[in-house]
Amino acid sequence: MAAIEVSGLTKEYGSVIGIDSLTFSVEEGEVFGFLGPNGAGKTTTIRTLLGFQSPTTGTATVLGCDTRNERDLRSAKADIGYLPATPAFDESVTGSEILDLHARVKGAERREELLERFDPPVGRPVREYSTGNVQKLAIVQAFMHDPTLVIMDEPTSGLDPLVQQRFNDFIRAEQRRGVTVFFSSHVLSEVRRLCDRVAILRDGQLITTESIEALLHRSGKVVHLRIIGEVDESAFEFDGVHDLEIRAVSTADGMSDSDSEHEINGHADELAFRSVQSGSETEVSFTFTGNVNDLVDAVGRHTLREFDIEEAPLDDVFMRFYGGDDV
Ligand SMILES: Nc1ncnc2c1ncn2[C@@H]1O[C@H](COP(=O)(O)OP(=O)(O)OP(=O)(O)O)[C@@H](O)[C@H]1O
Repeated sequence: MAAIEVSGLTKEYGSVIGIDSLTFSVEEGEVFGFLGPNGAGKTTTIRTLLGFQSPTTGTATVLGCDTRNERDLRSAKADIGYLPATPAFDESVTGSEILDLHARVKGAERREELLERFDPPVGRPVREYSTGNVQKLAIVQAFMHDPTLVIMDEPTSGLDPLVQQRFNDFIRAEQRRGVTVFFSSHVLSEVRRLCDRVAILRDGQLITTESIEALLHRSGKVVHLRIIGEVDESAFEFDGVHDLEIRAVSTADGMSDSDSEHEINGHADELAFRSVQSGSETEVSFTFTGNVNDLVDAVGRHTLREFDIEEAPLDDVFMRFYGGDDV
């Protein structure tokens, strides 16, 4: 049985289509990313999966229960954890009181362990919490009854990088324990670090569902090189290179070309001296989706000052592979 099964799921808000005929499934034990830009329909999907709103058409099951069947869904929720996009706790009570209430409804087997790990200031009223502390409290709440399925809407928003790292380690450990995790994000790098598979959503429609390896292969890497000497454009015209940009830089000590022009006008002698010192360099940048050995070969034929390789930003991924406009 799939942990989540969605078929033709559509939600309309009057004339606005929140999600349009989504079909996908999440297998037990999978960490599944739901990736899309603002307004893509991530929250609409999650709220429909949890029965907070009914679909206009289509069906969804979570842990085998039809989300339209209130009673079944209520019993399934004993095994489901939920982390909303903006946790709305009663601000007048303390974190401890919020967790006590949740414990009475769902249980709290893992409360102490999670408090140790994420450490929200539970003795204080929530109104005094920072955004990150609210998020930490919400994480403890989502996991403390030891759910088998956890659904999270942009779980790391508001967390600082260290806590994000702690959260990522935690999710990996949960996966090893067999927990199924479904989470939305608009950050490709976050999804990449955690997920087995990813669904990409845009304007309410599912663009693709694929393994993270396939997605990364399709989305490519952004490569920046600073090469000593001049570069022949043809050296970087091979399969998998897109948006190639080559720019000569004839400066030293971080001076830009426009700085150089200024120097030419003002201090010609000094510039000549600097040019002799520095020689010419070339900046090359492109997005790469090809065979990594071809890239290594091409780069290896040059003498490098700098070499950076990073993930393509999500909006580039949409532009290049899914025919989107900007996000
Ligand atoms: N209650 C509502 N009434 C009317 N339109 C809505 C409602 N909720 C969502 N929408 C619309 O449905 C579409 C999807 O919104 P949704 O909040 O699900 O996107 P999202 O991917 O979660 O975006 P974000 O990353 O900004 O949270 C948007 O066009 C949004 O304006």
